[in-house]
Amino acid sequence: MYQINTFNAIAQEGMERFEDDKYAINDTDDPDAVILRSKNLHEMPFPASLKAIARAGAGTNNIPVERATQEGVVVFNTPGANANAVKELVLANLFLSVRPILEGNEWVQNFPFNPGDDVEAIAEDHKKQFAGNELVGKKLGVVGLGAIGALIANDAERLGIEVYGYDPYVSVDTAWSISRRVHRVLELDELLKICDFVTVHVPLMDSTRGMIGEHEIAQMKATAHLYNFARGPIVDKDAVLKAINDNRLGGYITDFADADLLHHPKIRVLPHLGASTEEAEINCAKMAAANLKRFLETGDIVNSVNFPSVQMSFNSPWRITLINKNIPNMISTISTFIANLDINISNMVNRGRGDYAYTLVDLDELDRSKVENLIDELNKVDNVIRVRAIEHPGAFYEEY
Ligand SMILES: NC(=O)c1ccc[n+]([C@@H]2O[C@H](COP(=O)([O-])OP(=O)(O)OC[C@H]3O[C@@H](n4cnc5c(N)ncnc54)[C@H](O)[C@@H]3O)[C@@H](O)[C@H]2O)c1
Ligand SMILES: O=C(O)CC[C@@H](O)C(=O)O
Repeated sequence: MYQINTFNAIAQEGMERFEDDKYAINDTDDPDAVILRSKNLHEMPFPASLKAIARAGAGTNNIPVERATQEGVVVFNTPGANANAVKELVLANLFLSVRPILEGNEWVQNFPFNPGDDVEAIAEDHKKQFAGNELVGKKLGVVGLGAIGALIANDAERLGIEVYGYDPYVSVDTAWSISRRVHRVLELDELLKICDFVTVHVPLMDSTRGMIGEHEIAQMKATAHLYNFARGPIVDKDAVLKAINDNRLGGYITDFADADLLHHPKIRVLPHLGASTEEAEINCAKMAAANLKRFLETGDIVNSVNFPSVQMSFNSPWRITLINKNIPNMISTISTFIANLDINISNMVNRGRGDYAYTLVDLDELDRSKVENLIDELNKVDNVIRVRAIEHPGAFYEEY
């Protein structure tokens, strides 16, 4: 039985992929894996049993990824699974930025009409104060052209907005998906200077913390609006407040609540709603559950942020998985241990990522005690961090 613990509300459509006869949910303090959304794990020690953490979402800054790597815990995320939800929320805010839609509704709802008033005529008389502008022809800068940024760039361009994109590390796949009518800029300042709206879609990392600060805001038009649906600390809030109060920035729209940003007429704050659609929650939960199940049941790694992508068809009675330091001679050390126990290797794959590597070894061996002995031996090898044996779920015993 695999033990899975959850944090936050994970959509049932994902959780139901864990079959009752193979998985126990929230039944132990020593889980094999954890599935979560925004719960902060930085201060949480990992139990020795923990093999994997699946983030039902894109960002993994709530997870101590480096510590997880050192302890041999594979961290997964769900690339692109909530990108459309964030895109739609950003587009909705673009419309709200150019037209006082919410303000118009607020005014009508709260106007002190008297019984018998011609409500329609009074509303018509006052409507000029809620006239707005159109998005067509405005300039939008998209910082970070990943799953979300690329969708926003393409859809904004289709709405008639002039779009400028900045991403020095854009992936080849994403680059292919971006309309050639989206202008690519090579320097962030170039985009900041000309755009009416700037929206940021980069992960929170040391290199992006505060990447939109005093200098960047000083490049922007005094009427421009800055959008942050990525992570609060990517934008320097003190620089934003100062610029807005000095009339050097037109507005700030953020998905990350912060006491210092509340009740300001030029700042809109949302309670982290970017991925809060039924569709995105289901997509993320299904992908996170699929990543975990595949890893626990076959050792394959797909969509990990800290270990390489490794898949191998599972055609032997036993498979062992190893996480080890990425140093010379590890493969020959592992193979020698296996050969010394008179076990034959039927297939093997090894991939490195940075300082760590992941290895799958399929064994032509039916004897459980020999495999268990091998695991004990491999666990003693220097620079091997975690070893696991997975028995093939099929009918190898009968077939052999
Ligand atoms: N508000 C929400 O609810 C919500 C939902 C989903 C994602 N997010 C946040 O948005 C971030 C982006 O999500 P995504 O799915 O598009 O991720 P992604 O990994 O597909 O895209 C991130 C992009 O940022 C680029 N990038 C990295 N550093 C950069 C830099 N210094 N300058 C410019 N570009 C840079 C990368 O090359 C990549 O193309 C996530 O990491 C997460 O923090 C928020
Ligand atoms: O789970 C959520 O609601 C937010 C997820 C979002 O921040 C992400 O990084 O994907």
